[in-house]
Amino acid sequence: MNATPSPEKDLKAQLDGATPVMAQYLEVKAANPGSLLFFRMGDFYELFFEDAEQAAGALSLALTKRGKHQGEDIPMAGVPAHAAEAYIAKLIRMGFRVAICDQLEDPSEAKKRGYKAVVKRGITRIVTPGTLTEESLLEERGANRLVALSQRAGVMALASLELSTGEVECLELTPETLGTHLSALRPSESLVSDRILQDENLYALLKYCGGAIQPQPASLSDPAAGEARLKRLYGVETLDGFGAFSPAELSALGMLAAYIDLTQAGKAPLLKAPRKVASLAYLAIDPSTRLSLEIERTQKGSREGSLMSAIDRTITSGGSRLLAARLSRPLNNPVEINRRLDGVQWFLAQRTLRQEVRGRLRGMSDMARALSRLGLGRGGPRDLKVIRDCLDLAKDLVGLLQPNDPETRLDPDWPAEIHAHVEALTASQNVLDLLFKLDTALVDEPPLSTRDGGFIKPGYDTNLQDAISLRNDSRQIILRMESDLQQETGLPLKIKYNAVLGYFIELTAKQAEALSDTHRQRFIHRQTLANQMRFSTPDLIDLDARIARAGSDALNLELAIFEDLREEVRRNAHPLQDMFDAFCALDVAAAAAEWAEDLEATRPVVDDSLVFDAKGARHPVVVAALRTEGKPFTPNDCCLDASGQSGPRLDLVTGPNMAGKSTFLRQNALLVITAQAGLFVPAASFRLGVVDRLFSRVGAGDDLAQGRSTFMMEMVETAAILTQATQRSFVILDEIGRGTATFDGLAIAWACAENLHEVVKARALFATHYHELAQLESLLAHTHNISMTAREWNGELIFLHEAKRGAADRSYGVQVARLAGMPPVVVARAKDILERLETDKAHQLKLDDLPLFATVQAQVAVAAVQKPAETELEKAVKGINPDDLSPREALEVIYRLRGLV
Ligand SMILES: Nc1ncnc2c1ncn2[C@@H]1O[C@H](COP(=O)(O)OP(=O)(O)OP(=O)(O)O)[C@@H](O)[C@H]1O
Repeated sequence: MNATPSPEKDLKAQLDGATPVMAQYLEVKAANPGSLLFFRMGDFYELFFEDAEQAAGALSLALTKRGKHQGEDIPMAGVPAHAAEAYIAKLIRMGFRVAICDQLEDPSEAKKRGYKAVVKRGITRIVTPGTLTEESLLEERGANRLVALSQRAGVMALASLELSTGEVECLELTPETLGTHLSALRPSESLVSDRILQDENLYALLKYCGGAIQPQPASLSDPAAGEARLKRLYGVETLDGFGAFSPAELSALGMLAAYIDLTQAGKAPLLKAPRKVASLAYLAIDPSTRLSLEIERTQKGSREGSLMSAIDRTITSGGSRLLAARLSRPLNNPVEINRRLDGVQWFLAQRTLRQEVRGRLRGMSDMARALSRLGLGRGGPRDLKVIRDCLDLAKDLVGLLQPNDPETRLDPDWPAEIHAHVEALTASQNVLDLLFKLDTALVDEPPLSTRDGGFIKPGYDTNLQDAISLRNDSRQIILRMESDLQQETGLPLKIKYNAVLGYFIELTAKQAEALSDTHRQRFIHRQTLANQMRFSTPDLIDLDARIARAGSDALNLELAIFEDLREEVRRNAHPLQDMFDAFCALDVAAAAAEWAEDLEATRPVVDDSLVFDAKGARHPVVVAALRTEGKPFTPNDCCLDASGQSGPRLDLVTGPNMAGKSTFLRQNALLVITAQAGLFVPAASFRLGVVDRLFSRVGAGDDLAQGRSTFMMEMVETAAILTQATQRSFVILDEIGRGTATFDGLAIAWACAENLHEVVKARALFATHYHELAQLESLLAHTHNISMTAREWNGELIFLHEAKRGAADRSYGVQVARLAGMPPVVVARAKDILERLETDKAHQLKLDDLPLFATVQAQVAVAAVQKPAETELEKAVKGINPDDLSPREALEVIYRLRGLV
């Protein structure tokens, strides 16, 4: 195979005998390992050696050869530069990284340095999954995040950056909570120091929800160097203005900064100040719970059928991204949740205004992404138009939302949330100046790229006006010259243009023969083709030069004006980003109100209690699915109280197969997410004492760590719930213990239910087919039996889907098997066996054998055998990696440990 000479090999040896261009290629390639190198040559991006072979395979390109290197053919594949974006998108989706090496000067410049001089080339960007900015490469309604994970002195930190919108945040966490945060951010790419990747569990987790993993050398995670890089990235002398960051956070943020520097080839993107997030500010949802509740995606990975798709009525792509972010990371502070709810309620009450706002938002483009492209020097005139249109829209919305009467501005009904958004949309004088400039400078419908000009109104600048007039006049002159020459020669010659010859006179071979001697002397021969001959004249050469100058003068002037406008946009980046956030938040509030109206959803009462009291609640996704089939959904109540005062702490849910147990469990968990995301809920009423962690063990889970059986996974997840849940948590457990022998399963289910009730004390729903568990109601103080009802009528099983107080008597499994189309002979046989089992006492579970009355003792025993919780000191010591520490950090660690004793 013609492998690219590896960077490890001596570059000098590789360069031996290489042509100048190939030497340039090899140097760039050696400096950028790990990426496919797109090497610009004229109108194409070419790939060589192994890169060519890989790209040809991945993109179905023709694999050709270009000369020889050290005696062997050089494989080559190429894509036209104008179509490169589509090919790059495909490669990124396949998991490649692409380094773009562009020509940094015009070939004519190189020629001036000598016949053999090579055009200067350099990396202008490395395209990676987490650093995309182009519309065509980004998912419109999905976020695209890059994260960095670091561990310093026993503290772990996760930093995240969204280049296309400028969001940056970081937080400290523990290895146990990493999954919760990582799965909420769903990064496209993760930068992780080599050393952390050696931890198998962390590696498995990152592989599962970290996107493309980019191992980073330990040298890049040094906090002091990270701080210096951050200062450079933000162009500040000190980070104090952003807040105080721990060494672990600086290390993670510093890794992001280094990667941005590398991939953007030194260009500084427009980033918001890094936001320090408190790890406990959000409802914690671990990856398996997230997956089983199908919040942003279904278990199969599609958006359709998820909670997000059922709720999303947003108009703009930014609004949709914000809603997804809120559903992925619901809050747990009642004050903040209620603030969001105020906004929704306000819009719900103002139907006409809401429709008007939504109508206005319909025309809005993605300003954040346009801004980010302009910031990186990648944007075009159309991105400026997006900014202009959004500024116009902001003015419009402020007028619409602001109460007309200045007095009512203090109207208490105008929620703080809406007020803050209107403030952000109200342009400062600088922003108004920018809008004025964009309005006067930019044509109404500018092209995507600056390449051909035509995006600045000629009247904006007198020099531009002059150059354009000359260019346009010259075209007239060409036409005049053509007709003069036609008359003079009596031949229907044409004056044409191409990039190589410029303007030229074209005649057919026959016409050329008919030229008079005088004309033959005046016409300068330029080219002979099969049927045509091309000439020039001194006048035409002169005119050609003038036109070319006027054209390039006009283009250069337009480019200078574009740069000026771009710079002005850059200067106003922060208010523009705030404006964009306000657009998105308004879109979400109005869309949430729209959804609330559609679904007759109500405002949840969110407080600090330990209550969960839902009346007439519905499952938003199942409702939508049934609605398409024209079927109704049966609303249900669920009342729990972890304190045991106003309701049970634990509901044991029994009922036949297909009766709606899982739906009931999930619907209540989704109520928690929806309410804490600051949205109305599909229920007649709902009171919720905020939940700190949500746990769901429903159905077969995905094996994150691989190699574990379904039952093992179930046990691992259940163990995590029992050890991590607190009294403020909300737990749903579905059919724990079903994957093993009946007695083992029942015993495990029994013990788990007891532990949940007696030790964890969280609000919990526990669905089971072990009807024996119903006995627990009489043994545990705060447990109720709930059953999903069904009736047998004329031999038919009818599901009522009603959650009623009391235990179910039977499972109707055989009837359900019949409904599922099981062969009649098997159903009949199953019925027969069931009857025998039910009458055969020997096979029946003897309840007396179970330690029904040993519940309390059992709990004491459980508590005794439970491993004592790890102390803070133990946790801190375990997290220290001595190799990571500088002497100064080691001293800080000693002080910190001393403080924990
Ligand atoms: N409240 C409801 N109103 C109307 N239809 C419902 C309701 N709840 C569930 N269903 C319908 O019943 C079907 C089965 O529900 P679900 O899967 O929750 O039952 P289950 O009791 O968990 O079954 P199994 O024990 O077999 O797992 C759902 O797909 C849905 O179409």
